[in-house]
Amino acid sequence: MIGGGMMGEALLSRLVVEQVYLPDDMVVSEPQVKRQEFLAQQYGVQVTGENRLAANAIEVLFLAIKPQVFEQVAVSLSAHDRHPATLVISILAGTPLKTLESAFPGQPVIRAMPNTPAAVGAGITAIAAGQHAQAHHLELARRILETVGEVVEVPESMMDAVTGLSGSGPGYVALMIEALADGGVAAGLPRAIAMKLALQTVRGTAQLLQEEGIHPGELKDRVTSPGGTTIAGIAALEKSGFRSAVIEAVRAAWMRSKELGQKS
Ligand SMILES: NC(=O)C1=CN([C@@H]2O[C@H](COP(=O)(O)OP(=O)(O)OC[C@H]3O[C@@H](n4cnc5c(N)ncnc54)[C@H](OP(=O)(O)O)[C@@H]3O)[C@@H](O)[C@H]2O)C=CC1
Ligand SMILES: O=C(O)[C@@H]1CCC=N1
Repeated sequence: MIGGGMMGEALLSRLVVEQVYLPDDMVVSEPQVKRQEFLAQQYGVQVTGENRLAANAIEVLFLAIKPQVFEQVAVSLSAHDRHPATLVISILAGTPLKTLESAFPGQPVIRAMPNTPAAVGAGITAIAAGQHAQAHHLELARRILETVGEVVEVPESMMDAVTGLSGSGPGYVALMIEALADGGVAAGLPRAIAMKLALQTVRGTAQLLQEEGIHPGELKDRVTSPGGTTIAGIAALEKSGFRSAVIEAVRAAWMRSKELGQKS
């Protein structure tokens, strides 16, 4: 694994728990010594500050660095460190398969977009296969990424949209939860109770929609008693352009993902 930051650690921790790889069989390359020490101590993985050492003779090269340092990292892996059979899995936002494939010519490459609930095994990851990836590579990528949640396969042309929705989505939902709790506090609730209510309301709503398979509009209709409280709240949300704000958030993140791709 190149890059042992937030997402890298989320995946590592789940790979250890699910025993897909033994900690000893994983090498993480990470520039900060303190971070290396933490990852080694916490998960028992091997650590290095040298990307080329991590990339030598391995089954999977997992890229979890920021898109902005991809070029520098690709250069740091000289051609003789790259094995043609090594599967490259990248979670870099906006970094297209063609950029990845030109850095790893002839190698099987999979572009993936996970999200932060990965850290607790409740994420969702979209994957798109490069031209040299075969069925067994996709199967291996699924086995790895299913440790952090669900996996869906999409055409690469959809990856920027996926990034705008589920990749960045936890940020929007976190904002919504914080705002719900703030609303509760404004209405006189203690902060801790407001947060507990906000969290379980979002979790329970998602679970209900998923388990019953109903349309969100139907659930909204169920909650809104005639002349009641919910319709008053919804009217206020509509007046403030809530739906439009959420749609625009996904669109802005989608555009940013495309922009990152044009720069690479
Ligand atoms: N955060 C998220 O929700 C999601 C992120 N992603 C993608 O995952 C990737 C990582 O994101 P995230 O984990 O949030 O970012 P982090 O900054 O937490 O992790 C990146 C890690 O890479 C390290 N790093 C920097 N330069 C190098 C280098 N030259 N060689 C090896 N390691 C290096 C960083 O070290 P240092 O801090 O010292 O620079 C850092 O520890 C990004 O490409 C992002 O687009 C995808 C889906 C969701
Ligand atoms: O904000 C970002 O760029 C990354 C990609 C998706 C979520 N976080």
